[in-house]
Amino acid sequence: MPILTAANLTKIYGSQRGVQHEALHQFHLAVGKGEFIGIMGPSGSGKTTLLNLLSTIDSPTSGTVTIDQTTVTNLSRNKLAAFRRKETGFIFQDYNLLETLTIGENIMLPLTLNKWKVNEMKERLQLVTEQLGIAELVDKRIFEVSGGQLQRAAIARAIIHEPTVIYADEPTGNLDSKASRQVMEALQFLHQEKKTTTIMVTHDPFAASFCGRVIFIKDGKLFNEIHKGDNRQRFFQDILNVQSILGGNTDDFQTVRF
Ligand SMILES: Nc1ncnc2c1ncn2[C@@H]1O[C@H](COP(=O)(O)OP(=O)(O)OP(=O)(O)O)[C@@H](O)[C@H]1O
Repeated sequence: MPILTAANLTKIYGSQRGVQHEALHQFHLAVGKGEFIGIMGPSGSGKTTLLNLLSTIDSPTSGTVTIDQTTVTNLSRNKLAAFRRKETGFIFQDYNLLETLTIGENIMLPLTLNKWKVNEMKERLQLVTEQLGIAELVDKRIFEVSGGQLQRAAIARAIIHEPTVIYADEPTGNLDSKASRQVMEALQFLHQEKKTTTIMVTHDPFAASFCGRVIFIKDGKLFNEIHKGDNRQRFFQDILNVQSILGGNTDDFQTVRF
């Protein structure tokens, strides 16, 4: 049974009186528990719109999103906020870490918001930072560490409360190739060892090659989907092939880094 189901998702931006734009058209998606799924497509195809709807950040014009048997599109504002705090984790391109806090305090934020006890927070902090190879950074400020380390801290923050689903929007968008690899290996580790369910939007075929399945969107509709199998390099080539059929901005095609 899927952990997340999107049914008939349509998103129309714009006011009743102004110009309207249909960014997503009757979209269906079922994500299995523990799946690591990538969302790709040309600029403006509706990737972030889809991620925002799947993650409860935004609500659809019509259609439903169900996460672990809760139809989130039916929840009141307060219940939705509580659901989001407990059941979702987010990783953004620009990390979204707070400058006034240490790395450790940033990572513990979801536990603070969920009112955990201090000693339990510290135990969990140690566990996740060790898993992600950033345990020695917890007392540092965010301007003292590298982009790759910041993104691994953001991943730690996303997983520390063991949410049902993690959503990542271009997590390697600001990183060089070495840091991108480390971040994707961290996400892969969580997927393989912790069975974390992750949904990631990316332009980067290298990042996408770490996923188990990649769906491609064009003009707000599903264009294609491909599965990894047991060879990441072949999957990377498959991703490039679909991208070349799909078209889009040349910016969307990045250098091969194998
Ligand atoms: N808040 C909004 N109001 C109006 N139109 C919007 C809004 N957000 C997105 N759009 C439009 O909806 C379409 C899909 O946008 P979306 O950001 O989902 O695409 P994307 O595939 O994530 O693009 P990119 O790869 O460039 O980030 C685009 O045409 C965009 O201009």
